[in-house]
Amino acid sequence: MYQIKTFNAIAQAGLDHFKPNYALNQTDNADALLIRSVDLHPYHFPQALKAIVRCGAGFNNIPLDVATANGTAVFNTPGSNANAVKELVIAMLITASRNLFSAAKYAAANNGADISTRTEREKTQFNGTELAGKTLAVIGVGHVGARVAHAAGDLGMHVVGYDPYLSANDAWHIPTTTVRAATLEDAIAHADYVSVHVPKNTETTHMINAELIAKMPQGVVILNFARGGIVDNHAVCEALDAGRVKRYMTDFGDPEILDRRDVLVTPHIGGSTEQAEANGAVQGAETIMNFLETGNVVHSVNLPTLEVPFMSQYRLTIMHQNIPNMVGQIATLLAKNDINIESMSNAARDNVAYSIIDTNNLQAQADLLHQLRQINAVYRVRLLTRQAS
Ligand SMILES: NC(=O)c1ccc[n+]([C@@H]2O[C@H](COP(=O)([O-])OP(=O)(O)OC[C@H]3O[C@@H](n4cnc5c(N)ncnc54)[C@H](O)[C@@H]3O)[C@@H](O)[C@H]2O)c1
Ligand SMILES: O=C(O)[C@H](O)COP(=O)(O)O
Repeated sequence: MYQIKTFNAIAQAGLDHFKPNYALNQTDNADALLIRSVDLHPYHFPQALKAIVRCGAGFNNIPLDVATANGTAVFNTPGSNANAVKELVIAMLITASRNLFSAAKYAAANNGADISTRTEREKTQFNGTELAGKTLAVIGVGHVGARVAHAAGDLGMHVVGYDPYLSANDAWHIPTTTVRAATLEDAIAHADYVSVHVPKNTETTHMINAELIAKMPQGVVILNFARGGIVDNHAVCEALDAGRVKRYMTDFGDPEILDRRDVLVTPHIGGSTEQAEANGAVQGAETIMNFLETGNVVHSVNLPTLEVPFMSQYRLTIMHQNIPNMVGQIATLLAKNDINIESMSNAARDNVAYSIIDTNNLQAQADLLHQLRQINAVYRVRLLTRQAS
């Protein structure tokens, strides 16, 4: 029986997706965690913990170095909530351009007897602009950014994209009409709207700062539905006060931006739709079962992708540091134990590597596993037995 522990509201569709040999929330000493935005930095990683799956995109709530040192693979569910975020971003573009928030507040407060006369006299204060013909800079053109680029293009906007790390696969999903900017400065230079869709990390923290805002056109609208801290709130407030920025729309509230007429804050609801939550939870359950049962690694954020058909009777998976002679030491040890390797695959990502070794003869298992674990720089060794299909 595999033990799974969940944090946050995980959609029932995902919980129901687990096979009968998976037990949910019966122990803290779980094989895998299924989570959303819970902050795992203070979390004690039990030795038994082999995998963490973040249902959703952002994984800045997980200390990857601690997970790796514990031999824990971390995954996310790319794209599972991208459509939900796209729809919210488009809603916010329109809300900003048509002054919807202040207009609705006005209408709610305007309850006198002469309501229609006053409305017709005063409504000009809510005159807006149309999005068609305006320029949107999309910073980060991954799962969310590409969808935003498509939808904005469909609304008649000119879209400029900036993403120096775009994967070849993701590049297929960007509309051909999106203009590729070589630098962040080029992307925002003529933008009426700037929308960020990058992960939060040391490079992207405060990537929208006072210096960059000063290079944006007067009256720009900034949207941040990626993470708090990617936009420097103090810089935005100063630019709003100076009239350089017209509005700031964000999913991430902080005291300094609340209660401003020119800022609209939503409570981190970008991925909070019925469909996105179900997508993420089902994809998350699939990811856990695939990794625990086959050792194959797909959509990990701390391990290299490695997928090998599980054809032999046994499989050893070894997570280790990416340093010379690891594969050599492992193969030598297997040979010394008289084990014939049917197939051996290895892949590396930054300073972490992962090996999958398939064999049909595995005698003296306990002793062999002990010896493999004694190799310096090995994080985790697992022995899997192929299950009848
Ligand atoms: N508000 C929400 O509820 C919500 C929901 C989903 C995602 N998000 C956030 O949005 C982010 C993007 O989500 P996604 O699904 O599109 O992820 P993604 O990984 O598919 O796309 C992120 C893109 O950003 C690019 N990138 C990374 N660093 C960059 C940099 N310095 N400059 C420009 N581009 C850079 C990457 O190459 C990638 O293409 C997530 O990391 C998460 O933080 C928020
Ligand atoms: O990164 C994400 O996927 C979003 O921020 C959604 O977070 P949530 O699952 O906590 O709503």
